[in-house]
Amino acid sequence: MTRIAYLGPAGTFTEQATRRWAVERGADLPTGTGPDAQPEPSVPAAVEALRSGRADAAVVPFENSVEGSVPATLQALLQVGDDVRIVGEVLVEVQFSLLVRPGRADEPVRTVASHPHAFAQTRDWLDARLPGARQVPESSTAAAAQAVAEGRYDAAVAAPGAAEAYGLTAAARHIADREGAVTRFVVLRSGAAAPPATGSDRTTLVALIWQNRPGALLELLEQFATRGIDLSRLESRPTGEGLGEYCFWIDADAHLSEPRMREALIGLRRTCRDVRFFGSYPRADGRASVVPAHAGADTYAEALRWVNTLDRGPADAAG
Ligand SMILES: O=C(O)C(=O)Cc1ccccc1
Repeated sequence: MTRIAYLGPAGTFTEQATRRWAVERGADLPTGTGPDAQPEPSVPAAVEALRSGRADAAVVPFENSVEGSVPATLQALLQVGDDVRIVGEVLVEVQFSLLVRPGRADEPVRTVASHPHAFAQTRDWLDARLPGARQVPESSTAAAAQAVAEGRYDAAVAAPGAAEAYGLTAAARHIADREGAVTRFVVLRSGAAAPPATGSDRTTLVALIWQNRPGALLELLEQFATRGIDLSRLESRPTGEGLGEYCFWIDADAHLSEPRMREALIGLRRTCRDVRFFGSYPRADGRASVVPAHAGADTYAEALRWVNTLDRGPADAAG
């Protein structure tokens, strides 16, 4: 049985992602009776469950199409050892309801709890409809729903399904400021080799450039540009070492097994202060990677064959 740790408790969007992953990629998991989803109280706790061997995989929220990356996840990934890798991703379209205890749909709401990403995606609705309510951040939307059921807050912004899990009722549905927001979740494993290339792959990296070196960021980007690799995400985040110290999170649309990606990694390793490789894995949207003619594996192989002939004299090369 595959034990999958996820940001819980039951009823989070991460649980939806976990179940989707298990159903869609069931064949990739070791044989057994099915995934055993283990709710964890936080992202670091889910990563720790994986690291300590209590779980075989962990699913955590990574970024959202409206609010951007999930800082707790980036932080947890930076702190964990090199053996933890991203092996897959799942996209979930998130929808929010305002959940209250049964019979209280028309009562005034003084406190509303949720995950910070959920507040960010319902800000306009909350400002318009609950202007006086105090917003309390919780570790997840389902933790907020659970706290409402326990009487600690008046309302929670959570997934519609959390109502059932905690015996709550929806005072309002579809309260997101933008319909169709998508959250990307990543699946982590420990000590796993990268899944094979599919032609629709992503590689996630963190690069630390040398500070005060003019052109260092351009040099980083050139490693990808000259090798025909499209970047789908580039984000600078503080390293925590001091003001002005940043690292760059990169999603590159290529797989570690491709020569263009290997060469880009070699280039980064040569020119950056540090590089962390977080994994190559299939894209959830299945969009085919763009490979310009000059960057294909055949072109690299032909160029390598050619350069190897140059050591020999012209007569040798002819013969
Ligand atoms: O709190 C949850 O339910 C999560 O899974 C994290 C989250 C919060 C808001 C939007 C997407 C994911």
